[in-house]
Amino acid sequence: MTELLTAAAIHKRYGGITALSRADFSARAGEVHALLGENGAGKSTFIQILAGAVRPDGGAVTLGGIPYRPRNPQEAQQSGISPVFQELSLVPDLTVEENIWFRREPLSAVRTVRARAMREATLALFARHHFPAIRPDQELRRLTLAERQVIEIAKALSRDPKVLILDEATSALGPQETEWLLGLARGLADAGSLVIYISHRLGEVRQIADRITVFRNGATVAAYETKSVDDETIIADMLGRRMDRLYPELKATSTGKVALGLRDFGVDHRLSDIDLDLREGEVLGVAGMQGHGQRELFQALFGIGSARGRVEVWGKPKTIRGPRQALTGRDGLALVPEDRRNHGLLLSKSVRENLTLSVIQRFTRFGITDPKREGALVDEMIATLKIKAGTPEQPAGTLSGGNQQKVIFGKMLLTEARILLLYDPTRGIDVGTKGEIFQLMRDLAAKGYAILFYSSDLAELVHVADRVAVLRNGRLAAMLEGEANTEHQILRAAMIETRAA
Ligand SMILES: Nc1ncnc2c1ncn2[C@@H]1O[C@H](COP(=O)(O)OP(=O)(O)OP(=O)(O)O)[C@@H](O)[C@H]1O
Repeated sequence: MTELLTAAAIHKRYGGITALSRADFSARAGEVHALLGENGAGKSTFIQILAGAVRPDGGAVTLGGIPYRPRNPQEAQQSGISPVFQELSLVPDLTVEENIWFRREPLSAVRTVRARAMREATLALFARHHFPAIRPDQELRRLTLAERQVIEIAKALSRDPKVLILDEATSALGPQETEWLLGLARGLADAGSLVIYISHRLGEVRQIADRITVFRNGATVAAYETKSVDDETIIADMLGRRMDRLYPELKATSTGKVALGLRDFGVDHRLSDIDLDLREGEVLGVAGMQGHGQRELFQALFGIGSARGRVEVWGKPKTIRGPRQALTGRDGLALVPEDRRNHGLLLSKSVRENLTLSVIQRFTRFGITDPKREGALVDEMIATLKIKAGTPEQPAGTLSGGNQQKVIFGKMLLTEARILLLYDPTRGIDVGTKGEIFQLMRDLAAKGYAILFYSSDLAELVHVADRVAVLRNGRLAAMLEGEANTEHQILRAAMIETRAA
């Protein structure tokens, strides 16, 4: 097979930061080609160049054997390259179908004719690729993050691309949608397209990719056939070192004392009758299919949305009417939220400001901030989490996706809260840092923190949590512990109605 897309010696700098120093890449039609690398390795920059969103400083790209230099995203799309980016670009006020066909609406002077043509095209697209059920006339703002991700994929597919680029596209999806997307990518490749697949989940890459290219610090360090290489080698190429293990040793450190008690807890019709104890020193996992109440649980505990029932924090009733109240004092709760773009970070503010924004009073006396103390804590956090930023003053919006997620994690650690609500905290984070975050979670538990931990990756729940609460239809379907805490049992409890004998 001949190469469809090649790139040689691509480089790109942003001021003093080198995003790509020497990226080489070569991929064929009819394959799924994974692009792997640590957070900040340059993957997104590379695909933004392919997508016409960023101009390289040097190097050469060819598509179908001829030089390819898109000047803007429209030119890239006309050449058959369609990206699905990590951070979504859809318009919240428009409907699903208006988003998919944005600026490409069917031509007709008659509004009803246009609307009918658009509806038919949307339904045909959904049917052809077996899309999950989403109504074309829904306003986008009413959709969950996972559904919005699915619509972003629909938009890319609506152009019948020769090259489909999926950048962390499964990170916001639940297990069922992930399976669907993997199947879809395979189908497109089998039908002759090239699918470039970026993911921090090696399991998915193994399942789907024919070949793998690895970037490290902006340069290509390896390229191989998936079946000829083992995980350890891939990880060592990504990190530049061997990694002993991903998951920490699971030692129970619970003191039995209840840190967070929920009684008859619920949120409108989406979450009901939740009775749950999160203990000091434990990591309590939460699992569930998309839309079964886990988001509502985390948001309500952080004071977003209206909850009913009783909440007890360290033995005392607590009313949480808003994030400020949730966070306050040593009996506070801190959250790593799902949607980092909208709720986690101020993108134009620096890494330092984001880290310390909600805890600035800790370095402030009589209205004056002590920059030395602030700087020391910020430097320590950047080092602990290995946040890849040029300086602490770099705007958060210019960090790579995974590094933005680390800033959110650091921001939470700097609060004094000892109850941590972690909603998919490793989303978009590379395998090396993931291992460190899991270890950090266990260390925090050993120090007496209480951690509620949702992950869309079931293996993480099995390996990092002491117990796993499984939600189904907004209710607690099972509490799995010890031998019973397996991926199979979690899926079973999340999907299948268990009847009393
Ligand atoms: N607009 C920008 N201004 C300054 N630096 C930038 C900008 N865009 C990207 N960078 C830097 O370029 C480097 C590569 O980032 P990139 O987003 O390509 O990494 P990535 O491999 O996609 O990482 P991740 O896995 O975290 O998504 C990072 O150090 C990032 O901070």
